[in-house]
Amino acid sequence: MKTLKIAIQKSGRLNEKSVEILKNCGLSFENYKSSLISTVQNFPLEILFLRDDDIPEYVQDGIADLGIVGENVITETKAGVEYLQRLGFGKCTLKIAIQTGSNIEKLEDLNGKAIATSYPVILEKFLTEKGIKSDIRTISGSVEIGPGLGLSDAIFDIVSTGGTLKSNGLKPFADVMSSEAVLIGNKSILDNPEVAELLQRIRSVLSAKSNKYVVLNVSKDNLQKVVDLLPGVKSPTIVPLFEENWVAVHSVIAEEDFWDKINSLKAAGAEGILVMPIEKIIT
Ligand SMILES: Nc1ncnc2c1ncn2[C@@H]1O[C@H](COP(=O)(O)OP(=O)(O)OP(=O)(O)O)[C@@H](O)[C@H]1O
Ligand SMILES: O=P(O)(O)OC[C@H]1O[C@H](OP(=O)(O)OP(=O)(O)O)[C@H](O)[C@@H]1O
Ligand SMILES: [Mg+2]
Repeated sequence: MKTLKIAIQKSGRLNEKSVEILKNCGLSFENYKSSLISTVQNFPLEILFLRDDDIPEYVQDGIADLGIVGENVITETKAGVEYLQRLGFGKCTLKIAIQTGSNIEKLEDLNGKAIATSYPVILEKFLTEKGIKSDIRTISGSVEIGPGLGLSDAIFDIVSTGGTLKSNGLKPFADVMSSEAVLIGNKSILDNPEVAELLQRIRSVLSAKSNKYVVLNVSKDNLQKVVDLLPGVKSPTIVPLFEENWVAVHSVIAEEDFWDKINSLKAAGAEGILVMPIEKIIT
């Protein structure tokens, strides 16, 4: 049985979180900056360290079975791969941006205008859908200096904080697509048991990250009100306290509405609320 291969970014914005999620799955491997391939000691897997632009095609062509790469790169390369799991990091938006003093006001104003970008495929698809014909200028990087140098009237690029736009006298004009890091797979490995195992581990790490373990004290008179607020993984654990008529409640709460939940629990009579991170949740 050939050893599974996963391709991740060698260096750049996705490398750290890609390595972290694999380590959190219990995989032990070296991540030397100089190495292009690393063998996992305790799981039948090899890790290929690549430029992110190459990952979708490595997976599409079966050179790598799996990959971790931004959705923007998958769309730009039009690679035929399976999206196995969105990973929640590397979040960004691909936007059209114009100069702060530009007279471009509506999408139609982009007709005949020059737009500089590293993502011509995504831009072309968007403009065609909108019935707009622009002059797309493809450049590999530092796209934001284009308008200032008179190279283009607008740009199409990744935006996260908006800092790069601002520092180049640009402002967002139209959102085209949102992107985050995705675990992708070659269509031929979807029923591979090791892939299923790795996917379960990744999902258990992601689920743990989006939840917190909570322990609190409450009198029995208020217990039902508190339990009604705690869906938990199955149902809350109730442990009697030494003090009469008081119990400790153990449960799991979602990160996303954490503070609202904490305030509701306090209002329902919960006291001494302890909150702890969870390493994995295996359902
Ligand atoms: N500013 C950002 N904020 C959040 N995510 C980003 C940002 N810039 C890029 N990304 C995401 O991270 C991915 C990798 O970005 P990075 O800048 O490391 O790519 P790169 O310069 O093309 O690296 P490589 O040398 O691997 O080609 C992008 O494709 C995108 O999905
Ligand atoms: O909205 P912001 O938070 O400013 O991020 C957007 C910038 O981030 C990326 O560049 P990066 O910094 O990764 O450098 P690169 O162009 O070399 O990839 C992207 O190409 C934008 O230029
Ligand atoms: Mg790249």
